[in-house]
Amino acid sequence: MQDYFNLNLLHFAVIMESIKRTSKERVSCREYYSYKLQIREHEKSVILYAGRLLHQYVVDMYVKIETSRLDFYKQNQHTIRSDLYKGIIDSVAAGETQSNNTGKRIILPPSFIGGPRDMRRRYLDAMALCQRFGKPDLFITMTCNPDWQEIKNELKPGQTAQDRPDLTTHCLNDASNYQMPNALRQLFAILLIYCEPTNVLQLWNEYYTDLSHDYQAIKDISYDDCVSKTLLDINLFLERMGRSIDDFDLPELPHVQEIFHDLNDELNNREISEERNVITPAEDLNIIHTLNSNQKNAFEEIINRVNQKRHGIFFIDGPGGTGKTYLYRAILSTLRNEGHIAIATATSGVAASILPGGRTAHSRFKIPINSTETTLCAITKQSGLAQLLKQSSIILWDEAPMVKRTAIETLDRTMKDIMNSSISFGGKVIVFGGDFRQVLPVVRRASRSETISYSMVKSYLWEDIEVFKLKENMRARTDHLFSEFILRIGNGDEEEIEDGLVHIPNEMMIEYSNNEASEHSLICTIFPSLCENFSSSEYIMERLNLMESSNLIKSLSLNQRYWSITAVINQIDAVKMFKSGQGKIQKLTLMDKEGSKIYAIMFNETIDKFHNMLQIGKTYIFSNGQIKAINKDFYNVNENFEIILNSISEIQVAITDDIEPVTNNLSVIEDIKSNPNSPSDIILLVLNVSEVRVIYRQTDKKKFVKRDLQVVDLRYVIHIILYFFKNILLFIILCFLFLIGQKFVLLLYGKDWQQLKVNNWRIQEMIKQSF
Ligand SMILES: Nc1ncnc2c1ncn2[C@@H]1O[C@H](COP(=O)(O)OP(=O)(O)OP(=O)(O)O)[C@@H](O)[C@H]1O
Repeated sequence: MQDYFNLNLLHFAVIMESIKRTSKERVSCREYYSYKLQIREHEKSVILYAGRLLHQYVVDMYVKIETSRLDFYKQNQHTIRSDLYKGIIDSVAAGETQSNNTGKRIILPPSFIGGPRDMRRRYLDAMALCQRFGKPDLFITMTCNPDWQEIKNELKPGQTAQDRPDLTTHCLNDASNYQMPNALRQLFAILLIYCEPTNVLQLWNEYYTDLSHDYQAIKDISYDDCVSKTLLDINLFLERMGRSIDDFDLPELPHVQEIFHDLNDELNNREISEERNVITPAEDLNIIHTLNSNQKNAFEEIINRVNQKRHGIFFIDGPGGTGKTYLYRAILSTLRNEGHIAIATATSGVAASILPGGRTAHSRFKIPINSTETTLCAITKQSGLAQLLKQSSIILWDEAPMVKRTAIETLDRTMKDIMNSSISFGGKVIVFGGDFRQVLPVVRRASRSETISYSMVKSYLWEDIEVFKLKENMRARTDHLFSEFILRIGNGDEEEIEDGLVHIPNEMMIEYSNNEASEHSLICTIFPSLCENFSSSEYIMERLNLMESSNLIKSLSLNQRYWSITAVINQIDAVKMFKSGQGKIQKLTLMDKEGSKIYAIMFNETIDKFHNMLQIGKTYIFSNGQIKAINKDFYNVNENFEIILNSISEIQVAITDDIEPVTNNLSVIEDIKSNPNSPSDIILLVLNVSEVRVIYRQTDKKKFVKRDLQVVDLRYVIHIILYFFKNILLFIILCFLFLIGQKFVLLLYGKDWQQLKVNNWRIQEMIKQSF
């Protein structure tokens, strides 16, 4: 090869006369310099060791190639229909003032890379793509650091990074370091298309671990499934760019859809994987050997029904202590151990927490709080929860008599819908349990007969239910006296000493002598040998139920993490985004049965978790979270704390709903500006009060007295409120009301938000509500 380019250089094949002479027989300028810049294993190129001179050389040769291409189009204007563009010259001649448009115009075809027509074509292509697929998600620019080890490894002896501008593989390393496998798969697809790497398979092998990092973390996934899942994702990205994985030298993707149909269901369904990961306590597996005869009958019938895939609705009926929970544990452990999905629920959170993997029925099945004869659970057929219910073998629902029958019927209708079946509960095996002697459904302001009409025995489902009675009191074996007493109370057999009051047997009571001694005696009875046992979690857990839990807001203490309160939601503020756009916040106002109020604040994921289940006027059990000191300047509650609901928090629908909500729509002025016609209460703090001034209305020259208030609202925004009045007396009253540093509630709605004007009627509201 010659050391310089000239127009008469012939292609090697032409010289060897192996191909026919054509117009393409000569080596083009671009071909010549591409050849010179190529890296060859056994050929030492001076140019490639020239450091910065190499860059100079590349730029010079680029200009040379570009000039020769431009030269070509200059000589061949007649072949590119440049006459079409002559009108442009005329228009320029008519009024063009730009200097760069003077001189002789050479028209460049769109095939001239970098020319205006090429750029315009690319721009239009890009716009068409954006129109079709939306804005691009990813715009990657890379800055290369010559000190990177990956680049140094590729250098030949004596070379520096300047000698090798072609090294770009570092970008994959960058992405893999951030461990974003999905982004990495997308980048991999982009590189395949735009960078055309020479050895795709090698690149795949090198980065496979990073590309499939998330799939490898899935429990029990096989190597083949992991590879296929990764390739499938890459293929998806390639297809979006008009290519396919078959176009590249990558492992084959056999029968992808079939492989992943089942796998996807399991992998992508968080509900199913969570349910499958419930840990069965080892001791529960041995329970079946200790069941008494009643428990055994029920156990065998239920397990058989599941194994035979026949439907059945059961009710385990037994007074307290007859071993209902014991039986559920036996059923759950046996079925889960055999690979079945068993869903454990209970009406109350306490009962649910005793069952392994237990959840409250309302939250598990998304039963609406106001269930009626026609309601359905908030479960869509395509959702993960629907898949879980479809695949489950059995559903357990403890404390069923405590819930309104309409909630159970709602689940029945939903299951029929999900299973596309007219059989009760879609043909699933359902086991209810509980004791009708214990708490019946709470129906607000209902008479005794109305309450009974809501009991599950009055449901259309009851006649299909097979009842198993547990009679032997297993608790009585250890505490005969107590269990007999509880049974008598439940059956209504215990004699009343006064209207609705019974006498607690003396043997079960601690005699009162004086405060100190009796308290000591109570503690010693509940916590015998406390000093030896205080570190035993079992000992403490067994006694926890005996501890008083008031569930009142006033029982909360600063920085307490684990707590529980029963409260009605008085107000749910709108979700507000942070100014940065990153994150959101929502505030609830809660009130307990004593009327104490507290704010509960939720952020981001906590909002997503609870937002849909919360309703104003409903009572919930809120547990766990952060208890923080409140900023009292602005808040309209007497409490000292506010609650931050976080990842450890739980909210359950309370069975009692006897707390009357108090609605008090405290907002900030911004909210009212956006919705001026809906009146709203605002709490404001007076910062400043102006002097009294007399003003005359322009139209009729009527006299008013006026004052300006400088106030600040809950969001620390300062506003000026102007109030004016004809009635001097009321005006004077207001003057006393608005003192600096005083808080007041104002009912506001209106139109003129430049200055908030207060008219007669609003002021009266204000007096009524001020405090
Ligand atoms: N077959 C059994 N063998 C040994 N102990 C048992 C058996 N069945 C139940 N028990 C024990 O009896 C006690 C009461 O049982 P369990 O809590 O299951 O009753 P329950 O009917 O659910 O009561 P409640 O309605 O009050 O919740 C527990 O301590 C349990 O371990």
